[in-house]
Amino acid sequence: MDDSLPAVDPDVAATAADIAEMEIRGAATIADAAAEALAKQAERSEAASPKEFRRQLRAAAKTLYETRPTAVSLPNALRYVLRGMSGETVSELRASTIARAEEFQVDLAQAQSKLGEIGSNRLRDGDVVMTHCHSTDALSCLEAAVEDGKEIEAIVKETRPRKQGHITARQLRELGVPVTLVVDNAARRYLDRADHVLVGADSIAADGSVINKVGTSGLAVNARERGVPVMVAAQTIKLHPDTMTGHTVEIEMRAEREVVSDEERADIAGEQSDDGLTVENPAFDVTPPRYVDAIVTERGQFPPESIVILMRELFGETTGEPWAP
Ligand SMILES: O=P(O)(O)OC[C@H]1O[C@H](OP(=O)(O)O)[C@H](O)[C@@H]1O
Repeated sequence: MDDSLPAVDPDVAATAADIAEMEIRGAATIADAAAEALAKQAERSEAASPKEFRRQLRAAAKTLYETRPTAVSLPNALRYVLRGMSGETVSELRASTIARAEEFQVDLAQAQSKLGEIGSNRLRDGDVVMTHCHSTDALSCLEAAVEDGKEIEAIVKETRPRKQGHITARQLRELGVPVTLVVDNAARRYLDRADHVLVGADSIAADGSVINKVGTSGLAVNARERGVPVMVAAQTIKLHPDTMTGHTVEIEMRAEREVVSDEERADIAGEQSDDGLTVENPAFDVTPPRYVDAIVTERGQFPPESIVILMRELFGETTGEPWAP
């Protein structure tokens, strides 16, 4: 990767900023926006040569890649689109990149609805489902169950610090699902009423570990203790190919202001200097495979320990940065 990459299209820069600020969020939505941004870069390119065009697309991919580190759907999307960039002229390169990005977006939407149908088969009429954070893959399972005529109830965890459970609660109410919204600390008590825990994923590692919004692992351990099955809804774009070769998944640390305001921080510090006060805000955690009952993908449902077989089939030995040849 050379250091002197060209400037990116303003829309690509805006998409990258929105992903970093979580205006665009959720692993699948991020992947969709990244593919769209690459298509835009291709469409607007005024490159004088194929070499220059490729450099512009690499720059756009790098800008998008550097926004958030944990959801592998982002590099997987970039890699997929860049690998479809082919041709001898700028106009051929442009057309192939745009077509590939569109194909990616169509496949992504289809995969989510297929996954939803498969996941909904695990849900029975009258079931109560506990959710954590907001996942479009998890919602797809609930939507399919409702469309099948099943009466589903939801216990929705608030999901501090950003309260993304509120988005889930709103969307479930739009589907007509009765919702009980609880603070995260109440989850164990309400597991007694739940038939399933249903969460999404930002990345799935080769050993079947699930990397998802912080709080997932504690919920899964409690669910196991209470005998409530844990179902993870994750399209195959969430499979992290680098983990097949021993790489670990970076956990994003976000700003402390998401946890405490400046005022609250000053209040805690009181008369003391605040040198000794540390606020940490990891966005994700890792749930070991033994606490997960099923990973539901558009290719079927898998016990977590066998997900590596699907990962190898879909990604081969792919590793490294998305723009690597
Ligand atoms: O792809 P879908 O299922 O929509 O979301 C998957 C996961 O992405 C989200 O991360 P964030 O809100 O971007 O930090 C949540 O952790 C959610 O479970």
